Amino acid sequence: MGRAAVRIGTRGSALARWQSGWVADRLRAAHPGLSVELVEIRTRGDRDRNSPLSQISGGTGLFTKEIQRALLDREVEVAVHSLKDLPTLSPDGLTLGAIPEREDPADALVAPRHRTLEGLPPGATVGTGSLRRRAMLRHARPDLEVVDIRGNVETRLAKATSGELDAVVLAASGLHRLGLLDRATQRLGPPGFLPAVGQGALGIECRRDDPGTIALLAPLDHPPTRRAVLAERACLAALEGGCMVPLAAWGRDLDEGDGEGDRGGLLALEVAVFDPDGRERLDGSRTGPRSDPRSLGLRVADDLRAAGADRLLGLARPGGGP
Ligand SMILES: NCc1[nH]cc(CCC(=O)O)c1CC(=O)O
Repeated sequence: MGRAAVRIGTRGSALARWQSGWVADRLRAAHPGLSVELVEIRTRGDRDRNSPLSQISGGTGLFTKEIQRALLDREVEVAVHSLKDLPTLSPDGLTLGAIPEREDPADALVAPRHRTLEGLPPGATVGTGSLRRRAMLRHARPDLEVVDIRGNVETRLAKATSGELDAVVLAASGLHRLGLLDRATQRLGPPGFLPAVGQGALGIECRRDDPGTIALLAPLDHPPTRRAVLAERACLAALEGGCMVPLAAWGRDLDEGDGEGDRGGLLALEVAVFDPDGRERLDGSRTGPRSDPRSLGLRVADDLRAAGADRLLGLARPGGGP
């Protein structure tokens, strides 16, 4: 151990800086005297601001690859990602040293005039760049016009506050971290809306061969969150989903949060897949022992496969085939 300083690689967006700053503060609190520095790294997703996210080739890992490279090249010791943006397959040599406690994983509607999804007039315009959000919106309201938008949280928020669009959908966690949750006019949560895999959670990576940093990160880990998101990620990986398919998932530790104590150590996982336009929705849901999140994810993936998930997800892939 005995590491006296760590450098944290971060993207430059306000949300990424907030998240990395939060991790830096937590590290300093856990290890008094530790020197923690943020190092900004530009990613491909930050440089190409115009293409629809779903169309930038090699789209997986758009926001994370360069930071992982900096980690492997020893420019930084720690990388902070939104877990939602982190591909399920990690490069050799890296490990998730900590997954801190998750924020509210739900989406939020920002509709300054009409407030709720039910309150939007027929044909209203709703902005999102996410295939999952598009499909869920159209499933709930086939009349809505879903507009593909990109940019950081503030840019997307402005499309609704300026009146250019009737509404936008953003992650509640992102709004909360930026002190903007008061702009949300409706929480879009289960059962109608399920989050993206990993939404609301951070993934903190370090090198596998760096036991000093692994030890520093350990106190930031929140095991119930880790179990929940591992189940979600195992299901996504089994369906070969990547981050750009209309798949939504919500894992949770059933013993967490209500103070009622032991329910036999159960983990619950609910997953929904859609066709790109949200006409069809398939649901899979199971509970399993919290000791084995991966198997829970794989079993829900098997259920969804048996129900025809591959056909739906294939429709969303470039070229429309599986
Ligand atoms: N792809 C952008 C992104 N990645 C993570 C978050 C939100 C924060 C989180 O999921 O923890 C966002 C913004 C959004 O979806 O509105």
